[in-house]
Amino acid sequence: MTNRIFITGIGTGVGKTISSAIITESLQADYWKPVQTGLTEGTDTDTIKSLLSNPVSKCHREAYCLKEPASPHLAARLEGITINVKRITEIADTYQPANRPFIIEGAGGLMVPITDTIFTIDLIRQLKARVIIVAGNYLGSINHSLLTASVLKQEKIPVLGWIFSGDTHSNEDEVVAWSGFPKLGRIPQASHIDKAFVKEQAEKLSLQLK
Ligand SMILES: Nc1ncnc2c1ncn2[C@@H]1O[C@H](COP(=O)(O)OP(=O)(O)OP(=O)(O)O)[C@@H](O)[C@H]1O
Ligand SMILES: C[C@H](N)[C@H](N)CCCCCC(=O)O
Ligand SMILES: [Mg+2]
Repeated sequence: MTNRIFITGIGTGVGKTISSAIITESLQADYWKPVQTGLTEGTDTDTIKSLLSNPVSKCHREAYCLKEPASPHLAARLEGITINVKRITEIADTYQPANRPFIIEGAGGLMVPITDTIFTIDLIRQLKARVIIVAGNYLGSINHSLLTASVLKQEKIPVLGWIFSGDTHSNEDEVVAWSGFPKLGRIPQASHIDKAFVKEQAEKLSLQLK
């Protein structure tokens, strides 16, 4: 699917959902979080719904909503189930908008297990999606960024580029140079995140997809 974009991150809590809201708004895309883990603080889908203002985007229902805020494979095990990855790819095909982008957000980073043998990167391949990598800015993020980039290259997954999330990354240019993936944009650290912030950032984001 050329217009199917998987939003991964260099880890969890790096800004994938906020970046997904901005990308979804920018492209008037549909959004989907196939596997949500952790429900007590609300879901990523709820966050996205609260931040979009365009009349076109649809937020689709998760395939799995698991209680434990943990890796999907573990959260599923704690509920006595195994995630069916084939079911996720079949549902994706039913949700795929005909001629608009489809934004799919992962849980955590690339090597997060969906089952005991299938990792997030395998799901990306089965979804035939291209990838946007969201990089947070913290001590250690260079290593996490380049590890993520090298796995994507090794596995020949098509990558659209980086979204740098948070304060200016002193190592942004180096991560772009070392990885060979383009910078698509940077989401500044905001004191408050609302529809207006997302709309403003969506207008700024120069996604190659447009
Ligand atoms: N640009 C930003 N400015 C301020 N706060 C931000 C920004 N981006 C993300 N945050 C905050 O950081 C936290 C983690 O962000 P987010 O939920 O997008 O991470 P995530 O990568 O989607 O996490 P998960 O792996 O759980 O899906 C949230 O509280 C979010 O509101
Ligand atoms: C609970 C939160 N919503 C995250 N999406 C879950 C991320 C799992 C990360 C697993 C890991 O890398 O150790
Ligand atoms: Mg998220």
